[in-house]
Amino acid sequence: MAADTAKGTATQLHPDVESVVLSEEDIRGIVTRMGDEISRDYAGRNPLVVTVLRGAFIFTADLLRAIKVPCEVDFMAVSSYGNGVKSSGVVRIVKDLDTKVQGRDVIIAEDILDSGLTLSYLIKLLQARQPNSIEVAAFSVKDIEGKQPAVEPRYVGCHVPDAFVVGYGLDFAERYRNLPYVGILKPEVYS
Ligand SMILES: O=P(O)(O)OC[C@H]1O[C@H](OP(=O)(O)OP(=O)(O)O)[C@H](O)[C@@H]1O
Ligand SMILES: Nc1nc2[nH]cnc2c(=O)[nH]1
Repeated sequence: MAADTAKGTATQLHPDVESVVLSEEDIRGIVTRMGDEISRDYAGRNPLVVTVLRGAFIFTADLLRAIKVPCEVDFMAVSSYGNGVKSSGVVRIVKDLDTKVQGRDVIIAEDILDSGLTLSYLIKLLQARQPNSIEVAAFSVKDIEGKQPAVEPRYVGCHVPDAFVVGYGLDFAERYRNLPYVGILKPEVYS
């Protein structure tokens, strides 16, 4: 089965993937729109895009190319999920930023907002460094029935179902980040 049959760009589906949630074409449209929104809002402000490694590295690479105003990028690595599919409840800084945040217009680029634990933690941490502003650009937000996310991103790429998704930077046990689409794994992969 192909993950993206539009415009003849068929990608062979990984054998561990049960279904595709976002095709490559969906992703291109989402990121282009987010880049346009950010370019409009940040004209003349040179925002610092803070990438949350590792998951957001692919999204950030695409988003930066979709932002048409001057901007900078820096990287932070935090970990909340270890190697599993459930938040451990503990967010660990694995790598801090090299860039000074004070007085900057910060945009945190995240691949997925699920419990919001990672972002809430990061926003508090960066707020303490006295930026001029902090906004969040979340490529995807998980729709969880009866649950409001702890953080409201200024820029939302799309909503994904309440299932563990992989691809486009998102992993399961460090695998599948390289899938060019977002999908759901077959249940047997977890056993
Ligand atoms: O909203 P939350 O419930 O906090 O979940 C979102 C975070 O979980 C994943 O990171 P993970 O800790 O798995 O690390 P990774 O980015 O290195 O894959 C994902 O990349 C987000 O950063
Ligand atoms: N890979 C992956 N990481 C997550 N972190 C929080 N939710 C998810 C998810 O659905 N997939």
